[in-house]
Amino acid sequence: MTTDDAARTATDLRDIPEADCDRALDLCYSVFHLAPGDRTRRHHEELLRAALRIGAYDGGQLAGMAGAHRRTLSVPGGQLPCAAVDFVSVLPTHRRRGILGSMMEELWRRCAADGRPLACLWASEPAIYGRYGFGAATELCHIEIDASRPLALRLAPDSRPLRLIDPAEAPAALAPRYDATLALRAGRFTRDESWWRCGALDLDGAQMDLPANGFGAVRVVVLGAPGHAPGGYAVYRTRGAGDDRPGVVSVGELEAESAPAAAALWSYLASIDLTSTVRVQGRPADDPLLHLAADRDQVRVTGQEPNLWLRLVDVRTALTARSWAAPVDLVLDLRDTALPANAGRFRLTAGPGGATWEPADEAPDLSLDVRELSSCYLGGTPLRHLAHAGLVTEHTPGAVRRLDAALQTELLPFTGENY
Ligand SMILES: CC(=O)SCCNC(=O)CCNC(=O)[C@H](O)C(C)(C)COP(=O)(O)OP(=O)(O)OC[C@H]1O[C@@H](n2cnc3c(N)ncnc32)[C@H](O)[C@@H]1OP(=O)(O)O
Repeated sequence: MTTDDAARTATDLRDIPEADCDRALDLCYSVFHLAPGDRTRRHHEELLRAALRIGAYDGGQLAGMAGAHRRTLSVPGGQLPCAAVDFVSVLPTHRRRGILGSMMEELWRRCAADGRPLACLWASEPAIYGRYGFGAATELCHIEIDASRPLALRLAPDSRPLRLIDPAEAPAALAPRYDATLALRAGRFTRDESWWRCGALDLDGAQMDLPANGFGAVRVVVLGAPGHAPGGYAVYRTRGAGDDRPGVVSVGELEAESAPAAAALWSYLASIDLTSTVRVQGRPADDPLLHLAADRDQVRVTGQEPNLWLRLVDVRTALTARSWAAPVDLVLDLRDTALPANAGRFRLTAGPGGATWEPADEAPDLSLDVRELSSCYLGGTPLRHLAHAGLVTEHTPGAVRRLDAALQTELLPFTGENY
């Protein structure tokens, strides 16, 4: 055995028991260079206790860890259980010995045991996860509205009243509207009360612990009279103007049942006194606001980036569970070095009635890696873009176009949340 091999086998993978969750968070905070306050720590502790936890132990020392939240992801035409990978940390003294690689192998076993055909993550460094079969599957864009003047829109806003509600009541009030988006956009997570409380609404104030925040408490505005299902809502915080900075409205989430409902909410956010900028960190790249705006200089996309990275862990289950926009019948030669059960030649027969994925002997129409299939799975990454980049090989002319047409969704997938 070489010295390298010895180092690689020095750690032992096992469950992180509840009693080690404190240690695990210390490891995480040390590698991410964080010093969070008590509220954030309590929030992370709650998340970690509920997560699937893989520890890499070097003797008694916790040298590495990975967690995965047990979540459900919307996919075209349905929902699937997904392992949402988080807390990935390896001590600086143990890095580059293959610990992350071995934790990922363990993760695939846990996904199979837990019935999770998908895994996903938000990448701190995008260069790391492609090697494990993750592909960027949803994008988000940052939007900034110049609110120093009334927001000019091309249609009349919904005229129903807007009202601020107590954020503590928001999970029950907003859930039906949010849940309705799951069928419209792939890439979104179902939420229980705890995800609403800690994530979207930050009711315990954990995100307020973050340094240099300066924003006030979370506010929730809904469209529509009390006693009626909201036609839309926005979750936001405000920060007053300082000597050298404008007053800002920072929007966490906005959902609306129609374009006029969205217009009413955006107009409201852009009209809050003593603020002159509306910032949104995460909107779908096909956000109707970009078309509604009468003046695109007033509503600017200030950035666009990959959001959710997805990995098809069980390709057959994933492909046969989603809906398909057009009929397709192709043989795919799929590479998957980490999960050989997925690899090989398969015939994909899919259409509006469903899909099958069966081993095939025929010559392939397309060759690709599971990373590329994972990227395209939710309908957000056109396969033809990956083919143009030389990452998908087309053996039969037209095969890329046919698979692209079948994968397409009406709206782009969107995730937004990042926890
Ligand atoms: C979903 C999330 O939680 S994202 C957060 C990821 N965590 C962090 O960034 C925290 C700080 N960093 C760390 O804790 C560690 O360095 C980790 C987790 C990124 C990597 O752990 P290691 O045990 O060192 O990784 P390991 O030795 O298994 O390397 C796996 C492969 O990834 C590569 N790799 C590791 N880190 C990086 C990086 N930052 N950028 C590019 N490649 C990387 C290695 O070179 C190796 O490549 P190879 O298979 O071609 O040889």
